[in-house]
Amino acid sequence: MSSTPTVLRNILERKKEEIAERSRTASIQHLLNEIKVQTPVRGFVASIERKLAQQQAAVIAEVKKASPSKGVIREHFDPTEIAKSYEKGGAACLSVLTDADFFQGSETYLKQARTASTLPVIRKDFIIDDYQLVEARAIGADCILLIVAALDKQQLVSLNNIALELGMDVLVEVHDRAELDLALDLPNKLIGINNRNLHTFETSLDTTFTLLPHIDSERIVVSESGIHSIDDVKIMRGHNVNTFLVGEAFMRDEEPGRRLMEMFN
Ligand SMILES: O=P(O)(O)OC[C@@H](O)[C@@H](O)c1c[nH]c2ccccc12
Repeated sequence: MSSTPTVLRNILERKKEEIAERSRTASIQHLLNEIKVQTPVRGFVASIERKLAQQQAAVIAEVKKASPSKGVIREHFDPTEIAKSYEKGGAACLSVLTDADFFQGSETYLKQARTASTLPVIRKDFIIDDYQLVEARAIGADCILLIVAALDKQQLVSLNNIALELGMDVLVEVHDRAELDLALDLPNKLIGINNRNLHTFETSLDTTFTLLPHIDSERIVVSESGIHSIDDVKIMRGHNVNTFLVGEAFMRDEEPGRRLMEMFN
């Protein structure tokens, strides 16, 4: 990885410090004890597959207060209310940002959202260390995100294995062909194509269309980021992409679940 500063590299530098701070406050042993009393995992991939089997779009609906490129997206931010609205609107799964410094997220939001609904939840964060995986399951996460752009091959394989051993599903996220090739070496079912470049935060739906032909039909492709309109959804479904990760478009609506229903039904 070159060393020119980009948004992603800044986030990862800070993330290392954050993990060091956290592991001084709560030991892995402490987190492992919390896992013992945590409720069982809810099948994240299974919930997506159920929607797809009914010819419906499978929507991973994101609980997102702010982002580095957009600033605060939602002023009135109540994860409990949002999670309930998403479930009512027909979401397959929830995604909760837990990064505090760049996305104003928190572990508490994940716990609140998961308690308020019956849906499986992905911990959306920049995962670079085993510690975060144990922490993810301890707070209730059913799935974790692995961003290929943030990891080398060894880290990717090792974090993936540990997450699976902890019983969680994994969404492997890519943005270009080289990252996709690394992802396809894993046996995972879920491949996320992030339409947003995490170095520059530029977004283009063409990212999905460019990478799609290189992915075998056994996989479930999740188109992530920048999906805002009914037309965006139509174009995606026209390419046989039926699984989506959407944040901002829902978060800007007073009732996020109603917006979900409008866009996807
Ligand atoms: O708000 P949007 O444009 O609908 O995007 C949601 C989600 O895809 C985005 O939050 C995201 C995708 N991958 C990430 C990795 C880290 C942080 C955030 C993300």
